[in-house]
Amino acid sequence: MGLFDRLFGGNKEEKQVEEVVEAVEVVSEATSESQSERMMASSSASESQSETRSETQMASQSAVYSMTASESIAARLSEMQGSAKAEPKLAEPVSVVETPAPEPEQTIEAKYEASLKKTRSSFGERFNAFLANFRSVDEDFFEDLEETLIMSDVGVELAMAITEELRGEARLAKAKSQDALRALIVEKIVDKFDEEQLPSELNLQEGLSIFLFVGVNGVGKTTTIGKLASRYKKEGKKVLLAAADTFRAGAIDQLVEWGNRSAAEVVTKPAGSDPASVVFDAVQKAKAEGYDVLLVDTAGRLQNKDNLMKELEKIGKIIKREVPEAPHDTILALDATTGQNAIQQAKEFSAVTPITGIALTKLDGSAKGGIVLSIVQSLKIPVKLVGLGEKIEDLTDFDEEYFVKGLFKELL
Ligand SMILES: Nc1nc2c(ncn2[C@@H]2O[C@H](COP(=O)(O)OP(=O)(O)OP(=O)(O)O)[C@@H](O)[C@H]2O)c(=O)[nH]1
Repeated sequence: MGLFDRLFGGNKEEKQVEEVVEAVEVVSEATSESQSERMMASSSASESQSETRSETQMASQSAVYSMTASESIAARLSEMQGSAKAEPKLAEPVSVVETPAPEPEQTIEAKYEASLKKTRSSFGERFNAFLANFRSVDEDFFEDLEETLIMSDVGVELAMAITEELRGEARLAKAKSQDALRALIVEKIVDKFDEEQLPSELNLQEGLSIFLFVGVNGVGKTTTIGKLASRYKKEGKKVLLAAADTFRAGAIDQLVEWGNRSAAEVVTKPAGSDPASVVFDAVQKAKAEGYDVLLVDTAGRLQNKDNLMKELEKIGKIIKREVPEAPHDTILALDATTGQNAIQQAKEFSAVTPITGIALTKLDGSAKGGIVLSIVQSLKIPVKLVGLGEKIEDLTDFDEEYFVKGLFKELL
């Protein structure tokens, strides 16, 4: 079963009928309960002379919690059909003073959902605007669809591929409603995304694993290394960090700070030192002292590509000389808020050094999360890590299902 069917599958009409039946059952139970509650309330009111509240007051309060069965079913149906015409009229709620409960820890799925809120609503708004203009499935329709997809940061190549495949989709021509069209388009996007079976986990080894991190300044490279170090430390691993971004003293200090926060050791040399010599020392230490994981931070000056290429080549050679199958992953950190600019960076870095995975940072603040689709489909590079906030625990492995659900659930 494909990803779309797994997440959103099933016959929609059947599901709606089931939901209505459920609604009838729930409401009839609730109605009989609230009727008996009301009967008890009114009998106790007439029994007790000292009762200060009048029966009218009580009736209006109980109306807050009860609505008739037909009103409730109409409300459920109107929710499903997106129509507001059958809204039940409720009385003003009674104010209740509540002590705030301690915030429960968010699940990863909930974090994805919250982080993708901006992306989801910008996607939704664009799609609804596009479908509002719908007259027929003709050439204008496909042109508008392609434009909508490009504007949603899906990327030009993927937008063209999706539109092209939908041109040959017979179900599209038969679709009668905006909802049916929307579902078919989303299904196609998810299917395209699901086509690429790329490894989404870091290539962790039994012995020493060496992960090299590259990316331009400010994208969240050092933060990602710090968060990952903390994760591995919590798992009981011996973790070493190498501050090979010797271009800026601030970058070294920042990695040392993350080392302190995650209780991981850091190999440093003064700013201006040869980055490859920091890496050499770090690999030696990792091997000699039995470390499990070595995370290497590098400088990412794209404006000087030749130097960057030479620097990364030299670092790569030194790592390989000591551990031939390493680096086990070269992770490019990309800032999700920069949209298509991130795709450009991925292309430029790929030309400098082979990238085996992406760490997509700041997804929590981005309205451009659609670039994940573009990275995976157009560049064929797996997203392996996702930054969902600034806190040390806000880093997760990329989860395709949570991502797709977080992106499209309100559209279907
Ligand atoms: N909201 C949010 N902020 C993040 C995330 N990851 C990193 N940041 C923030 O992004 C800013 C830059 O992060 P750094 O880790 O310093 O970026 P860098 O790529 O190492 O930059 P240099 O050290 O200058 O090379 C910091 O303020 C981080 O707190 C994330 O997933 N979500």
